Amino acid sequence: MIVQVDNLKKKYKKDWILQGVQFEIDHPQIVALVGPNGSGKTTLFNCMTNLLSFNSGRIKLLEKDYTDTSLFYDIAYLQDNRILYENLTAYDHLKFVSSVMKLPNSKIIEVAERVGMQRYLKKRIQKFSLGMKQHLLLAMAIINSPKLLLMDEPINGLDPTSAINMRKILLELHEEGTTIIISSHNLDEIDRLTNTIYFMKDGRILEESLKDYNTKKYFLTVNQIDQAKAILEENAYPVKVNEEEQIEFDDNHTSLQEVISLLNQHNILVEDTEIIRIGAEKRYLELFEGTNSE
Ligand SMILES: Nc1ncnc2c1ncn2[C@@H]1O[C@H](COP(=O)(O)OP(=O)(O)OP(=O)(O)O)[C@@H](O)[C@H]1O
Repeated sequence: MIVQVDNLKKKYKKDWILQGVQFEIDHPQIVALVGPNGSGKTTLFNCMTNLLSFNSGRIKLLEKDYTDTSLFYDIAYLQDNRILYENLTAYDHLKFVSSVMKLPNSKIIEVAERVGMQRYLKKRIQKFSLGMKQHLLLAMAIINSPKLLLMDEPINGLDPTSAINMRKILLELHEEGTTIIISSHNLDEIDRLTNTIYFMKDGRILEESLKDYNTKKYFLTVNQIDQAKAILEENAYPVKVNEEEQIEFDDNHTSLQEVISLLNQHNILVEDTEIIRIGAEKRYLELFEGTNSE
């Protein structure tokens, strides 16, 4: 098991921020943590990395108790860029991390190349743009090839080129077997990164988020709608005809190819196929509409 969070509860004064967070990750994957401002995402990350105490519950990471100091080498946490020192250079930061991790200097150059920041390695942070800071944080987080990477809003405010670059690196890390838990409000970007989204609401991870929210809906325009409908019903396909006289179904149980070939076998022509992806944004609106963030 890579992550086990069991009934985690945390309160600040009288306010319960985490009210029984529960989830498990049993194979390397990218998991997105999504929720309105103040829903407790940063609090959860801080508890998982032992930066913050909690009231009750249990956390195990990589089969070890979360307080086990040996986890330090295998887990990285990309936090807010306020942790960077304005007067130091990117190289200084990476040098510090590599010394703590007992890594050779060659790792600094290697990771700088990987995130594309060789040109500004010797610049001070005060001259850095937001994108450059995020790249440095990423380099610091991945320099030791962590097995688990926690990322708190790493793509907020990035321009498209930096966001694409960040996405490319995260997908590469995932291919290499790193598990990534990433919080973000950028739902388009999340859709590009993963299908596994944990929606946080009222201090919990919603049960619904664990279900397959990520479906495609198909809308077929055919030349003989009544006949098409009859054939599909005869063959027990769960489809309906909508107000626009299109055949409508989702891809949970029905394959587009099967439907098209069945219709073709009966000489029905599919004139147009429209596909709508029910992505993170739609699911977010369904779950949070009417909810005020702070
Ligand atoms: N040190 C603290 N003392 C008291 N309340 C706090 C403290 N830190 C956070 N909170 C409160 O805990 C709640 C959760 O905050 P948290 O930063 O975990 O949310 P978040 O989901 O990460 O929000 P965002 O999307 O805005 O980053 C908020 O209501 C916040 O005001």
